[in-house]
Amino acid sequence: MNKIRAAIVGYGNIGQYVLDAIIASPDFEVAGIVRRDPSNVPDELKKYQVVQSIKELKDVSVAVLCTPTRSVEEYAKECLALGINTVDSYDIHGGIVNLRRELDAVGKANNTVSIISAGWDPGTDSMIRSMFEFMAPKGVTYTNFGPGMSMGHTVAVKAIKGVKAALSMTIPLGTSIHRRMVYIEVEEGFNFSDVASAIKSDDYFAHDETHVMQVENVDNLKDMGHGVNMVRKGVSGATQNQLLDFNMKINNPALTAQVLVASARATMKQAPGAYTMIEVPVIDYIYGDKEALIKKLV
Ligand SMILES: NC(=O)C1=CN([C@@H]2O[C@H](COP(=O)(O)OP(=O)(O)OC[C@H]3O[C@@H](n4cnc5c(N)ncnc54)[C@H](OP(=O)(O)O)[C@@H]3O)[C@@H](O)[C@H]2O)C=CC1
Ligand SMILES: N[C@@H](CCCC(=O)C(=O)O)C(=O)O
Repeated sequence: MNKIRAAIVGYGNIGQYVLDAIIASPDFEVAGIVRRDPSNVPDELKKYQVVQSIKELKDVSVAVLCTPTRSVEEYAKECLALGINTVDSYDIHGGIVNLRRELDAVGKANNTVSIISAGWDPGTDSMIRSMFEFMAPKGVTYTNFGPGMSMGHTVAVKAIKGVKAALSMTIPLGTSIHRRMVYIEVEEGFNFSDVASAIKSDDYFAHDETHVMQVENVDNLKDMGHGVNMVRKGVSGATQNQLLDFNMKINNPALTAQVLVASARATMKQAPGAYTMIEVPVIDYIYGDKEALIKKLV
């Protein structure tokens, strides 16, 4: 069997768990790791090629983008233009349609495939919300996160000037409303209240109740557990009060990484262009023989 050669682009939280997920997948092999500083090679990467540019790696089938969401578009366009498929977990919900459009054009021009926003939310939650929608077409779905650490919000805080370390916790208030509890270490020479205002005005936070707290040591607070409860109360046909409920409690980067690798597999089976997870046949994410999977799962 020819293995799918995957490159990991960005070796932060998600990148590290993507390495585990690739190693655990029988149909994948590691093509290499792309880092801003390729001399930063922890022990577990010593047996792989660690490079600064994906151009230095040979025969890459798919790049698993584990960079900050705000850098996804740039990295994805570079890879797609080089003939390399991409997956990412871009999580700015309001930007997804535009990112899909942008990458679709580059993918089609270069015969490559991109699956975007492939984490758990957006990602697998989006697939479940979609199923809820056709199971009970009339009604309301509430998505309630956490409590838990949002990687996307934490990354957005870390990018703000004056922030030395950060943790953004998502607290569910019910009916899809959340409070953001942000813990930061402040760089010397920066004023806490200026930094806190910059965080609150970032688009990741501007629409929610947000509290920023200065702490001595963010690492002492960090727990990468998270979760979601999604409920839909709706109508099937003419029948009301259909109650659909989905729950999970997870290690955030481990689940995100596993979904990225499953999506990387699915890129190998699509026509050129960009897709969100809900547009791809579910079976394409799963390793194994198609008929055996149908026998087992249907
Ligand atoms: N859709 C979903 O369900 C989910 C989405 N996510 C998304 O995953 C993204 C990554 O999260 P996480 O792994 O925790 O983030 P980290 O900050 O831990 O890792 C990001 C890595 O990207 C690389 N990188 C490349 N460009 C930059 C840059 N300009 N600034 C900083 N780092 C850069 C770095 O790796 P190196 O040093 O090797 O270059 C860095 O370690 C989040 O932004 C979030 O949006 C996360 C969880 C769920
Ligand atoms: N995109 C999230 C995963 C979904 C949870 C979430 O959106 C939140 O905690 O606000 C993340 O980056 O961790």
